[in-house]
Amino acid sequence: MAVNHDVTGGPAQPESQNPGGITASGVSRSFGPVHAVEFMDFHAPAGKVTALIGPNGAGKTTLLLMLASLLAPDSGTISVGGLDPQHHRAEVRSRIGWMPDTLGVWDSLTAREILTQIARFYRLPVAGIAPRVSAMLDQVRLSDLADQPARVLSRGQQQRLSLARALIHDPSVLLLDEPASGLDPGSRVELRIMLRELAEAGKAIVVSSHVLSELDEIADGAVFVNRGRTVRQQTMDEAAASGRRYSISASDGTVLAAKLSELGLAFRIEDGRRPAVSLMLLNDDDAARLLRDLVLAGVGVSSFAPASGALEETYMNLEGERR
Ligand SMILES: Nc1ncnc2c1ncn2[C@@H]1O[C@H](COP(=O)(O)OP(=O)(O)OP(=O)(O)O)[C@@H](O)[C@H]1O
Repeated sequence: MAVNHDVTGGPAQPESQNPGGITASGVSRSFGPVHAVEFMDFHAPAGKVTALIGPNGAGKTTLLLMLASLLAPDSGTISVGGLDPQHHRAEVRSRIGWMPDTLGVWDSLTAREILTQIARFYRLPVAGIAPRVSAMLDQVRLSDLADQPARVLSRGQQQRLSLARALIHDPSVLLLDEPASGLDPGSRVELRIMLRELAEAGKAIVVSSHVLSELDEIADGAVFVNRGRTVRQQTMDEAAASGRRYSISASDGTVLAAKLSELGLAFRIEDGRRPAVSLMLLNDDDAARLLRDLVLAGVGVSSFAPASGALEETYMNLEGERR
């Protein structure tokens, strides 16, 4: 029986008790001499957003392709809601929505025709296809462009079409490779809201992205990978518990540094557009206390703010450990 490595907290659950999620155990895949993925473990539970994080070439896309049953692993096991994609390919594909990092549309077809074609591939009931396609176009705000050839869509609009394509058959698992790339800030916020709603509706959502601040806002847990291996799995609560880096600047940097030293706090001086120091603080209460102490001591604090999100902090620490 496959055992989950639950990144959202709580004890690992046998797959049979958490049937909607997706799990990879000890998965490997090479391309000739390149070991793209080596003994990777991964779990994304139902009802949660799981971030897949790692530097360029870490093996994220290769893992996602295997999870989506588009690439066979050389070894290891994958389970989508208890089913092995290699043995139950059609059923697993019907449960998975896949949004690749580039759309790859049929340029001459319209957005409506593309979604209709995909709905047919998934064998949705014929009578329900037209209303489903219209609803999806509406959800991703493409109704106005629905009957234009896909080649006229901008990169951000193509991303939204790609998301609609991934969702057309109402999958229980959604795999998204860099979904926010090319989206303007407003569309990014909409995407975040949509992904949270989909998770709350019970879907297992996996998001691979380099924009960690964005993942901070939507993820419940994160799996960090590097050089084809899983290097850490943690919940957002665990990530937050390890503290956060704050950046502080003051009208007189020397006075600020002297006060921090007097308080016994370790800090580092940051190179930037304006002089600042940064230091690790455990939680918001510690931050509020320090700000009050600095102001009461007469330090002219001009800015005091988190310098990085929880995931970025973990990522940078992992980078540091590697060096
Ligand atoms: N089809 C392929 N043939 C040969 N090598 C490949 C192939 N696909 C991936 N690789 C190699 O496998 C490694 C992992 O690639 P992968 O695309 O999975 O990384 P990634 O984490 O998604 O990177 P990025 O963040 O840059 O998108 C890289 O060294 C890549 O060059």
